[in-house]
Amino acid sequence: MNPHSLQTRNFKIFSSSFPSSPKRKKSVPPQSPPTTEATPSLPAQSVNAPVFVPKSSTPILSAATPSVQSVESPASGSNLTSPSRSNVHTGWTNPAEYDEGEDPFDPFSNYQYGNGYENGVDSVTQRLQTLGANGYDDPHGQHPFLPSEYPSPSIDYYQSASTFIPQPLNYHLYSNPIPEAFTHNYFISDAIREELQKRSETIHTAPVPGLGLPEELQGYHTLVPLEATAGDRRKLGNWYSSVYRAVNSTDGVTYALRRVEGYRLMNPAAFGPVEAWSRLKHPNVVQVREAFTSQAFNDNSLVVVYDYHPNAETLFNLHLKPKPPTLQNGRLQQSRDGSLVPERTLWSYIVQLASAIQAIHDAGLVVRVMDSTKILVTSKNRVRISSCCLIDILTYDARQSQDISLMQQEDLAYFGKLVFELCCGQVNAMANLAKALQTIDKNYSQDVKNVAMYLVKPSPHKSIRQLLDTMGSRVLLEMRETQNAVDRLEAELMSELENGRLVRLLTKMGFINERPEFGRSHRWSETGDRYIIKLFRDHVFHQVDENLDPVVNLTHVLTCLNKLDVGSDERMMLMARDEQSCLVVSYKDVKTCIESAYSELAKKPSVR
Ligand SMILES: Nc1ncnc2c1ncn2[C@@H]1O[C@H](COP(=O)(O)OP(=O)(O)OP(=O)(O)O)[C@@H](O)[C@H]1O
Repeated sequence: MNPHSLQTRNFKIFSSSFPSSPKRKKSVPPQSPPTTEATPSLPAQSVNAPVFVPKSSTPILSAATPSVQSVESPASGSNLTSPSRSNVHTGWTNPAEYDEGEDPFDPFSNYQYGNGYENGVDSVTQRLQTLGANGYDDPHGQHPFLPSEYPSPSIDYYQSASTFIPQPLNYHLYSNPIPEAFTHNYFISDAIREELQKRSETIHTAPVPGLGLPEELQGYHTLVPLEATAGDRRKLGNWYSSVYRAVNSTDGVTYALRRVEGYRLMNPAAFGPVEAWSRLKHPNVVQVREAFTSQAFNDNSLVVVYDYHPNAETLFNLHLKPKPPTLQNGRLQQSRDGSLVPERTLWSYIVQLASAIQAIHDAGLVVRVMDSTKILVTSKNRVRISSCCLIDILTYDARQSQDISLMQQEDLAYFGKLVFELCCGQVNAMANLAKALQTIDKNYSQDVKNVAMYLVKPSPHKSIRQLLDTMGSRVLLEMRETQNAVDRLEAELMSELENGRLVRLLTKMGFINERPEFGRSHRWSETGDRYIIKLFRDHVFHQVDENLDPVVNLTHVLTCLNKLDVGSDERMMLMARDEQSCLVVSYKDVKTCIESAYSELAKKPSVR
């Protein structure tokens, strides 16, 4: 070290007479190759060095990540249909079931949805009375557009893809171990980070090879099915439909594409509602983006594009899918205990869905898919109505003769049916209305019962606005919760914001430190002011304790970096590696050194 070059910058220099005893607490940075001599730069041949492939990453991973067992496989993010669903809707008969003998391209040949409405209010009242008694037109309460039974796929397509085995990810690796006291102050909470990581992982999961999906579909690529494509499949009305996620080539964003097979566009005006739906923006409606027809699947398909919400679950999967029977008193029994939706959560769903329906009705539109399998749940109780617009396109011709207000009434009836189902924890709860009411009486407040009854009771004058008016206090509560959630997220964001600053700082230091190729320049040598940056790096990261063990203290690192970032006047003592001298400098001095070194470096044409 050349003290003179440092003196010119007004730093205090102490010729040290400290004994270099290992007992001393102050930093004794580990040895590193001397850099006073100009070290030759990276040899050219090392550029072509073979890529390092660890022999076996498994033992290392498992050693470092003992909790990895509990982490769900990323493949689960694709929302596969569970085979157990096949039991759920058996017995549902779909009035609009597609018949083998009929023209497959005549979607309305068997379509029943509008029946009973042509004669006006009387027929509606009659229909709603039927609905009040047993759910829907058919004895099992089947939604006219929803499939009659759930598939029991013979093979789980992810299991069958032996080539696709994602590595388990330790979501906490980067900050492991975090000192207890700092976990919550300096880092986004583990729960949120894990959730966001999982979403990101799902978005980036590679598609399973060999599914025969188109490489490109009207500007979308990398199609990945979100449900099983093999085995029995349920129908949506008269059609088979499937959902994929795919990346848009123009904006690089991932979207959900719902494809309806065997659809032939008879009238281009059928796409009219798409514009109205894409204008509707509501936090509880899955945003409709566009719709088109395509022959890329080797048939005539209708494709409607929606926003994609990674790892979304359906309300059905979360609350209504029957759990496997458990052994009770020596007998296998279907247990419903514990699966009931808590009242607070139920109100949150009701308020969110009511708000969505109100926005839809106010825009002159109709939901038409108010069903537990078409309502997505993300994060904590956030619900969104999905598949909007689809039925409007599919039933365009039939819709011309239907009264929109009657269809909006029907939305409310389906909403009521959904509330009953959630309260009772089973689909078709309204098939036995008396029993369903008993269950509500037992488990929920009178207010819940009133709302459910209001929705299913036939009345041509009821409206979603009226319902929201009667639930004022619940809406306020939901609003309060939402604002609390926003505050919590903002606080989390603040902590990451600070970390972003520190990452930028660390990046700059990483660019500057250890540049032997510039060793001959006096500004970059051991004698230049870059030396201070190097000593500061040692001070922050390379301290050792009295036993010469590395001090791994995140608190110390964060404190130093924060002081550096603000350019604090506080002074610190930096020790040379040979312990023969030390410098007293302020954080501000170090910051100035870093800024000037970085700007000089950034000017070099080879550094970008
Ligand atoms: N916009 C979306 N974003 C993310 N995931 C979605 C989106 N739309 C649908 N999904 C997922 O795709 C999967 C299949 O959707 P679909 O509507 O077919 O549900 P389903 O429960 O399989 O009903 P069905 O059996 O009637 O097809 C569901 O698990 C759902 O979570």
